[in-house]
Amino acid sequence: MSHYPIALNLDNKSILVVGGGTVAERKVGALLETGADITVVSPELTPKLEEQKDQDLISCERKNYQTADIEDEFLVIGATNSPDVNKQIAEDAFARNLLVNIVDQPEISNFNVPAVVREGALCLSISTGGKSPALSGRIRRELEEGFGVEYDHFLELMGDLRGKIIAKVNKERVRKQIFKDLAYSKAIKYMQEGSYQQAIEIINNILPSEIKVALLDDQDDQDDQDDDKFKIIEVKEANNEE
Ligand SMILES: C[C@@]1(CC(=O)O)C2=NC(=C\c3[nH]c(c(CCC(=O)O)c3CC(=O)O)Cc3[nH]c(c(CC(=O)O)c3CCC(=O)O)/C=C3\N/C(=C\2)[C@@H](CCC(=O)O)[C@]3(C)CC(=O)O)/[C@H]1CCC(=O)O
Ligand SMILES: NC(=O)c1ccc[n+]([C@@H]2O[C@H](COP(=O)([O-])OP(=O)(O)OC[C@H]3O[C@@H](n4cnc5c(N)ncnc54)[C@H](O)[C@@H]3O)[C@@H](O)[C@H]2O)c1
Repeated sequence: MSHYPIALNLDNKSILVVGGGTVAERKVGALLETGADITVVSPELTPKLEEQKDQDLISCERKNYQTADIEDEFLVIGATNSPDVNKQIAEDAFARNLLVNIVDQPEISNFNVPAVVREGALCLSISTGGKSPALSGRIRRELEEGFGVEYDHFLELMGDLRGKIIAKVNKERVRKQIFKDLAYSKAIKYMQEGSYQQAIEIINNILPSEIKVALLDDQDDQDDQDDDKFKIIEVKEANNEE
């Protein structure tokens, strides 16, 4: 039996983290990026969790866990240092069909948390099926070296191009080839070397003639909060110009 990896959308979902120690702090840190509504139940909190509570980033209840705390949650993390309390949390969660991660007993959890490499929209997750979290961490660090900001830039462009290519290129077989050619091209390699202009040439050679990409210059970008590197130019075909 192996686990089924998924990427959850937790925006506005109610999440309960039981325990306020170093492991709870790490889980909360990752959850804060998801837009989840996080409540921590614990008699004690680390200084960081305390600070996040003061900034209203999380809600906290300073008390020992009780079964009633779990009602109406979408996902629960049992991160106390008491195996018995953690086991009770798992039982309560299973009785309510909730997603539950117990940090000291993977065998009674219905999901584990992987190590994650994130670069913009790119998300790589690493799991060892609970056999060696330290190895997951090591592999994360190794992968991080190879996936820099150019992946973010490339993916932002691909996301912007995708709908335009689907709209312009009717034949599915041709579209599929364009998407593959872009993904397998040397564009990212040139971007890694800082040669964005060369990357553009490669991309433009693959794109249909009506769609072209150019580098965004400072004037284009003045109010732009995100760091898009490219702009897309839709070229009218010669016979449509008049
Ligand atoms: C990936 C990561 C994500 C995260 O938590 O954010 C994560 N643990 C991380 C770090 C880490 N955890 C531990 C060490 C000390 C070295 C070591 O033990 O290896 C280190 C290393 C460090 O601290 O650097 C101790 C530990 N971990 C677990 C137990 C209980 C047990 O094994 O029974 C014990 C106590 C064992 C004991 O009693 O000694 C259990 C789990 N830890 C998992 C995830 C799940 C399986 C993931 C997988 O399949 O690989 C699973 C099953 C449950 C869960 O938590 O979901 C994060 C890496 C973040 C990063 O670097 O990117
Ligand atoms: N999964 C992982 O990645 C991982 C990593 C390291 C350790 N662990 C295991 O996770 C557990 C927690 O580790 P830690 O370093 O965060 O421990 P910790 O001692 O720093 O924190 C434990 C927290 O649980 C709270 N707590 C205790 N009883 C409680 C109760 N009845 N209700 C609510 N909160 C309660 C405490 O107040 C404290 O805030 C340990 O058992 C450890 O073996 C897991």
